[in-house]
Amino acid sequence: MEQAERIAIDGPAGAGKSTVGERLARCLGYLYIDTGAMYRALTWLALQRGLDPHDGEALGRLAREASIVIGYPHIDDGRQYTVTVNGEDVTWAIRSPEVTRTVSLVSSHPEVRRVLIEAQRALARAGRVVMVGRDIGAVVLPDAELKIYLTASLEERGRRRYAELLERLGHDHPALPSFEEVLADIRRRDEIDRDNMQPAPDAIVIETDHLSVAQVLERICHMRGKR
Ligand SMILES: Nc1ncnc2c1ncn2[C@@H]1O[C@H](COP(=O)(O)OP(=O)(O)O)[C@@H](O)[C@H]1O
Ligand SMILES: Nc1ccn([C@@H]2O[C@H](COP(=O)(O)OP(=O)(O)O)[C@@H](O)[C@H]2O)c(=O)n1
Repeated sequence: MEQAERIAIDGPAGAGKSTVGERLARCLGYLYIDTGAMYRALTWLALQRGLDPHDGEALGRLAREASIVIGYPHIDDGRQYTVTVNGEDVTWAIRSPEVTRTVSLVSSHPEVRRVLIEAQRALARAGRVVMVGRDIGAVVLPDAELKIYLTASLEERGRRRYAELLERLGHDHPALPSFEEVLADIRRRDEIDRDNMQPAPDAIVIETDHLSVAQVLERICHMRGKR
C-alpha cells in the first residue's frame, strides 16, 4: 500500500506557497489545503458581524460556530478552490484589502488558532495532503513527512503580490493599491505573523528570489525523492 504523506509548506506572504502548493498537490493527486484561506474566511465573517478584531474570546467563539468549507473550485474564474462561510461563497471576498489588513490581528489570538488548528489537523487525517500556511510544519503537522519553508526578500514578495493584483484587477480598478501600499501591508503582516511563522527545525528552506515557480517545484520534487 502506498504510504500516506503530508507535505507542509510554510513561509511569509508572497513567498509562493499557494502557487507551488497547488501545483504540487495537483501533480501528485493530493488534497491541497490553504490554511490562510481559513483565517481569511473567519476574518471576513468577523467583519460582517462587526466584531472587534482585538476580542480573542468572541473570535474564538465565532470560529467554533462558523462553518468554513474549502472545496472543489466548480467555477472557472481563476480560483484554486471555493471557500464558503455558512454556505455563502466568499472565495474572492476574502482577498479584499479590508480582510487582508485585518487577518493577521484576528489570527494572532490563541482562542482562534486553537479552533482552526484542530480543524486543519482533522482535514489532514486523510493523509496525502499538501498543506500551506505559516505554522504547518512546526505546529499543525509536526510529524509531516516533508516540510518546506519558502522565502524571498520583502521587495520581491511585494513585486509578486502587486503583479498578481494588477493582473486580477486591471490598471484602472479603484481598489488597486499602489506598490508602496502592498509592500507596507506585507511588512506589517510579517511583523504580526512573526510569532507564528517560525520554520520547523527540520524544514528545508528554499530561497526563491532568483528561482522560477518551475525551479522551486523541481527542488521540492528532488528533496521528496531523496527521503
Ligand atoms: N518562485 C517564483 N518566482 C516568481 N513568481 C512567483 C514565484 N512563486 C510565486 N510567484 C508568484 O508570486 C505571486 C504570489 O505567490 P503566492 O503563491 O500567492 O504566495 P503566497 O501563497 O506565499 O502568499 C503569484 O502570482 C505567483 O505566481
Ligand atoms: N497557518 C496560518 C496561515 C495564515 N495565517 C494568517 O493568515 C494571514 C493570511 O494568510 P495567507 O496565506 O492567505 O496570506 P498570503 O500569504 O497569501 O498573503 C497571514 O498573514 C497570517 O496572519 C496564520 O496565522 N497561520
